[in-house]
Order: sequence, then structure tokens, then C-alpha cells
Amino acid sequence: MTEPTNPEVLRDGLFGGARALVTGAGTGIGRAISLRLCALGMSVTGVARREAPLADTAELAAGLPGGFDFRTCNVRDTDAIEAIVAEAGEGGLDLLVNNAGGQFFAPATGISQKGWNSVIDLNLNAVFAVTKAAYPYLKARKGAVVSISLSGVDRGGMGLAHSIAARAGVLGMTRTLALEWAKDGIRLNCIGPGTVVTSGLADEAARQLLDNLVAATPMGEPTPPEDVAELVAFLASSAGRLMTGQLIQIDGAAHLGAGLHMLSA
Ligand SMILES: CCCCCCC/C=C/C(=O)SCCNC(=O)CCNC(=O)[C@H](O)C(C)(C)COP(=O)(O)OP(=O)(O)OC[C@H]1O[C@@H](n2cnc3c(N)ncnc32)[C@H](O)[C@@H]1OP(=O)(O)O
Ligand SMILES: NC(=O)C1=CN([C@@H]2O[C@H](COP(=O)(O)OP(=O)(O)OC[C@H]3O[C@@H](n4cnc5c(N)ncnc54)[C@H](OP(=O)(O)O)[C@@H]3O)[C@@H](O)[C@H]2O)C=CC1
Repeated sequence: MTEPTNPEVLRDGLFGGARALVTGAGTGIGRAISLRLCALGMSVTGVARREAPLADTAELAAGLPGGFDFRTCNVRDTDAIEAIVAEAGEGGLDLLVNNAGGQFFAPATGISQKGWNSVIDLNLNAVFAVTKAAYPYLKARKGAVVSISLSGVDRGGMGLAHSIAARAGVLGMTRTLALEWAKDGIRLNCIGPGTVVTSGLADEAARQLLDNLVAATPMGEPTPPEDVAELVAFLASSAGRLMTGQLIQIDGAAHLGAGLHMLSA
């Protein structure tokens, strides 16, 4: 495996004066995104249910050129998240990152209706609610939306029927809103990371499963959260000004490989 390269290719001060809302900012990919945006000068409001991880992100962001504040909220609580979007939006909103999400791994026959509904609620319904609530504020600043999806969302994945269905829904929503909101200068894109070794994934998947996933990735390595963060920043920047309605998979060609397999034998 080659040494990881520094993914920080964007210039200092790029986002001075700009503001973002990042869901799931307390851990993993959402924390990496928040810290990179802050490093580039953005003021970020992070949202998640638990205060302690958000406070840790705030501590890590201290001293960076932007700023990080946070609100605790379950994104599935539509009234609560709409109020937070409005509060953040009143100060101006240039970027919304829909990152909060997740699922359990089970064959379709092992997914109860309640389990299905929970995963759809978190990964599709909440994303629509947050994005719609952000619309007037994004319109005012010709802002951007980036939704974190999954590698392979366009082809399926064993053990992920609920999550793939939800995120395929988000992709459809993204492409549709890219059309509807193009007149407002709002751009929307999805990023499909491959395996990202975060505490969230380590909690959910057995070590063996993780190893199998990386082994099934043609380039043979997981996706660092920092690489996802740099891509979010690129899409939010003027370099991405004509990119909208896309799914960009950052996964070492995993989506071209053997396919997602999140079930044990
Ligand atoms: C090469 C590319 C690789 C890409 C790999 C992609 C890997 C993806 C990784 C990640 O996404 S990392 C993020 C990691 N974090 C999580 O995924 C955790 C997220 N989980 C949750 O937030 C919640 O568990 C939930 C899924 C949203 C459900 O929350 P809720 O509070 O609504 O649910 P519960 O009341 O606990 O349960 C509802 C329902 O679901 C059933 N259920 C829960 N777990 C399982 C399980 N493991 N198997 C089957 N069913 C499960 C539970 O039993 C409930 O149903 P009923 O039994 O009441 O009918
Ligand atoms: N790790 C991986 O391999 C991959 C991950 N992804 C996706 O990337 C995103 C981030 O994943 P990752 O960083 O690995 O996972 P983590 O579990 O580390 O992070 C998810 C974050 O979302 C927050 N969150 C979860 N549910 C809610 C909720 N209902 N309301 C508010 N916040 C919530 C959690 O905080 P709290 O518990 O405090 O609410 C947590 O900080 C997810 O959508 C995931 O599915 C996609 C591809 C691969």
C-alpha cells in the first residue's frame, strides 16, 4: 500500500465568511468534514444527538480560522431540526452537509417493518426535511448541499436493502432538486464513500467483515474520512460551481468490484 498522501489541496481562507450546517458532526466522517471546513475558514454548526462528541469536535476546532458551534437534536424529529436549520439559516447558510445516517446489517428477510421504517426515516425522510428547511437560506446565498451516501448505492448491496433504498431515494431527490433549484443557483450532490474506518462502522461490523470489505476494494485500502472531507469542500467551492446532481464515489473502485456484502456466511 502506498503512503497516504495529504488530501488538503484547497487553499487557506477559501471559505472565509461562509457558513455551513453539518449533521452527525460529533464523530467519524462528519467530524472530519467539520474540521476541514473550519480549517478553510468556514463557520460550522454541527448537529447530533449526543453532546459529548460534539463538544470534542468543538475542542478540536478551537484555534482554526472558522468556528464550530453545535446543537443537540435528533434529525428524525422534524420540528426540532427545522427550528435548528432556521436558527442557523438566519445567520446565513452556504453549505448543508447531510451526513447523519446509518443502519444495521441484515438480510431483507431479517428486517422488520419497524426496522425498515427506522432506517428510511433516518436516511431519507430526515434528509428531505433538513434539505427542504434549508432551501430559503441556501437560495439567499446560492449555496450547496452535499449528502453522504454509500459506495454502490446505484447497484445494490447484500444486507443493506433498507439503507440502499433510502440512499437511492436521496440520490433521486438530489437529482430532482438539482433541476428544480438550478434557477436559484443551489447545487446538490451525493458522495459515496467506500469503507471508512470510523467508530460507527467498527461498532456495527465485525472486524472480519471490515477486512472483507477492504479486501473487496480493488485499490485495497479504506477511504480516509479526510479524503471525504476534502471532496465535500471541493464541491462547496467555486471549482464545483457547475457540478450538480452527481453521485461521486470515493471508494478505491469498490463500486466496480465484487459488490457490497455486509452479511456473514
Ligand atoms: C466497499 C464499500 C463499503 C461501504 C460499506 C457501508 C458501510 C456503512 C457504514 C455506516 O453506515 S457507518 C455508520 C454506523 N452507524 C450506524 O450505522 C448506527 C446507526 N444505527 C442507528 O442509528 C439505529 O440503530 C437505527 C438503524 C436508525 C434504528 O434506530 P431506532 O432507535 O429507530 O431503532 P430501534 O428501536 O433500536 O429498532 C428499530 C427496529 O429495527 C430492528 N433492528 C435493529 N437492529 C437490528 C439488527 N441488527 N437486525 C435486525 N433488526 C434490527 C429492531 O429490532 C426494531 O424492530 P422491531 O424488532 O421492534 O420490529
Ligand atoms: N463508515 C463507513 O464505512 C461509511 C459510512 N457512510 C455514511 O457516512 C455517514 C457518517 O458515517 P460514520 O462517520 O462512519 O458514522 P458515525 O456513526 O461515526 O457517525 C454518524 C453520526 O451521525 C449522528 N447521528 C446518527 N443518527 C442521528 C440522528 N438520528 N440524529 C442526529 N444525529 C445522528 C451520530 O451522532 P449521535 O449518535 O450523537 O446522534 C454520529 O455522530 C453515515 O451516513 C454513514 O452511513 C457511508 C459509507 C461508508
